[in-house]
Amino acid sequence: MTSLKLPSPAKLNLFLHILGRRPDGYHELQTLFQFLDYGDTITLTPRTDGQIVLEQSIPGVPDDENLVVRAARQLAAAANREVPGASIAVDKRLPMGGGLGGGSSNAATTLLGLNQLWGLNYSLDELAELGLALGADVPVFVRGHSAWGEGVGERLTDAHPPEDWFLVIKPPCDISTREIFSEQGLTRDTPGIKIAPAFEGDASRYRNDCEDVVRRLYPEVHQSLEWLAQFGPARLTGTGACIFGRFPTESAARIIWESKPSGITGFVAQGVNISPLHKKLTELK
Ligand SMILES: C[C@](O)(CO)[C@H](O)COP(=O)(O)OP(=O)(O)OC[C@H]1O[C@@H](n2ccc(N)nc2=O)[C@H](O)[C@@H]1O
Ligand SMILES: Nc1ncnc2c1ncn2[C@@H]1O[C@H](COP(=O)(O)OP(=O)(O)OP(=O)(O)O)[C@@H](O)[C@H]1O
Repeated sequence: MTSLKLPSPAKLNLFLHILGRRPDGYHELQTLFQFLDYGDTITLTPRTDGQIVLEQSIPGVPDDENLVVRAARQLAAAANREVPGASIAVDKRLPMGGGLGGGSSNAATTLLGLNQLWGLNYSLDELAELGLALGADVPVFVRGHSAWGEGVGERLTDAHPPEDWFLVIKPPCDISTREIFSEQGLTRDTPGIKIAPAFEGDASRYRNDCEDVVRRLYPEVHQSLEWLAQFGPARLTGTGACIFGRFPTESAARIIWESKPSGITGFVAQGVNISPLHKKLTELK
């Protein structure tokens, strides 16, 4: 059987409101997820010995903790029959600890790809439920449609924000999601908003509640936000470190990108409402 080469896109949180904290410590959120036409690539090759083999480790992440390995093992355990195993190669472009959901996206791509390669026929609902145990952001990547997220991000309602272009900047720091959600000064009492069927695109109505804490703890993020804000509203995605500005065209985003001070890294990509992973899987059918 041949290999399956699949995209593993980034997501942005176009806004992120924190409504409260649950007894288990997790935070109740309202967020708007949109995918980017930019990300990692994962190649899955079936084996015959039942093993899950990661072809190349990610520096700093033990293979047993790598979300692609954990996703593959979880799916193998859920299948109530022997599976052929797989070799998995991850071509990583997304920064880790960036708020772009790279690890969660890698897990989702692995779940959907192996579901197909191993002929398991699990539904997206079943895979989203399996994925939630791996990370709060996995279900939206499994479902593959831009969405309002509620709860810890697992209650999803399809959304249709404009497919604008984004300039994404990665300030020179890595931020742990756990660290930000543990911060005393984090805003945790934003009133819930009514989920609108269409996103009006009025950025001033929405914000990222992690931003004040992240600006205070990471001056690199503060400085990058100040730079990008000269050209329009600039916002943090997830718990950072990446920030983004929205532009109506690719060329508008690229003009700003070309004027960036030296030392700033990032990329320009289009926001898309159907995940590139799902587009590719549809093409392969
Ligand atoms: C910030 C977001 O990226 C927004 O999309 C996600 O909510 C984070 O999702 P994630 O990276 O998949 O996070 P997880 O791996 O599930 O959680 C990492 C840690 O962040 C904290 N955490 C996470 C999500 C949440 N709603 N409340 C939390 O308090 C928990 O301490 C958890 O142990
Ligand atoms: N395949 C993987 N790719 C990236 N990170 C992984 C992977 N497997 C495990 N991890 C671990 O998960 C952590 C979070 O990675 P991820 O790229 O999802 O961060 P993030 O972009 O901040 O995500 P989020 O927006 O969900 O908070 C990493 O710091 C790393 O230790």
